[in-house]
Amino acid sequence: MKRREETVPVYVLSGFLGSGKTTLLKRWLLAAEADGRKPAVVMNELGDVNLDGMQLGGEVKMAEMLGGCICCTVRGDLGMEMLKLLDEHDPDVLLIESTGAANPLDIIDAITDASMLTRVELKQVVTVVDAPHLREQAAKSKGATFRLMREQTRCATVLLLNKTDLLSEADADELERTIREWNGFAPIHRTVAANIPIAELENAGRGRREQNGEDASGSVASTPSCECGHPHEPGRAHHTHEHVMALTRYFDGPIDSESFEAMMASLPDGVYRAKGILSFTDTSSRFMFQYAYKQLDLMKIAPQGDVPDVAVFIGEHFDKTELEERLDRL
Ligand SMILES: Nc1nc2c(ncn2[C@@H]2O[C@H](COP(=O)(O)OP(=O)(O)OP(=O)(O)O)[C@@H](O)[C@H]2O)c(=O)[nH]1
Repeated sequence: MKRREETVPVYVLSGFLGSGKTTLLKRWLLAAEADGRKPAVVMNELGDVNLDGMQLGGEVKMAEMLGGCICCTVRGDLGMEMLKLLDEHDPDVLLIESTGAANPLDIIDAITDASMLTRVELKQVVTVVDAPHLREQAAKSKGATFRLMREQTRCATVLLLNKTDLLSEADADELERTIREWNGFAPIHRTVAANIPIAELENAGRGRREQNGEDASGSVASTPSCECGHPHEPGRAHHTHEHVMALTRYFDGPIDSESFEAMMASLPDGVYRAKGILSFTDTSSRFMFQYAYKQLDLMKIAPQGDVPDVAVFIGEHFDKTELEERLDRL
């Protein structure tokens, strides 16, 4: 589809931990494939295993950046990983899913680096908002998680107000008004399971840019897209999520499902995201579990290849030793 000399459109999927980025990514991949475009993906996980990547299937061309956050510890690698994907796979579209702890501005910075200009063009920063979680954080209006969520919202060129199934219409209206104060221009779409026609995301803001007499193909780099006022000084950039920590735990064999569910129901407050692949003593199937903002989902899966039983816990200021002891008891 693409001529060699054309730049590859890049879309950044941002949003707090567990907000629905991978759910959206899966839809985006299906949409791209349905209209004959070859996608490539950069995935970044705080833990040491790419559990989200396993959900995408083996066909998708993917670069994995594990064990750190794309916007700090592994930031320098992002440009390199993008170039490698472009050279090896010549994709028509590049999707970057950042960790939920990332500040999108740092990622925008890497993508719009001078060395990337002839190769890629940043088209949209899509921020997926966990609506009930942001509502709770906005009510408190303080703390590192609140500030990061607000920053992710401010930097978006298009916003998904996701998980609206867990919110009343009146609460969603109120949240939308709050978000409007932070970001006055990004279209806001209310979604459940990030269900939205992908074209609406890819073309978001086009009408506005055309009205303003700007280039209708519109790249983020050429629009006044971010109000964070983040000074890109060395040493200042990553304070927003230094508090976020991840614990990766491998299991030697099956565990008791009831004890596991009881443990998940009483996780310390500081753990706001967990995911993993487990075997249980009472069934021969393996399960992927997802825990986001106090909600636990278990799905039967049959992972390809040799995938160990593993769980990753992400949060802030939680007692790692205590959690490890609880895991030992399983
Ligand atoms: N109730 C509800 N659950 C949702 C919705 N969208 C996604 N989920 C669930 O939320 C959990 C997290 O979704 P993901 O798509 O993995 O979130 P993520 O943003 O990729 O998570 P990280 O990569 O860990 O930051 C999963 O269990 C999803 O099934 C929604 O609209 N409503």
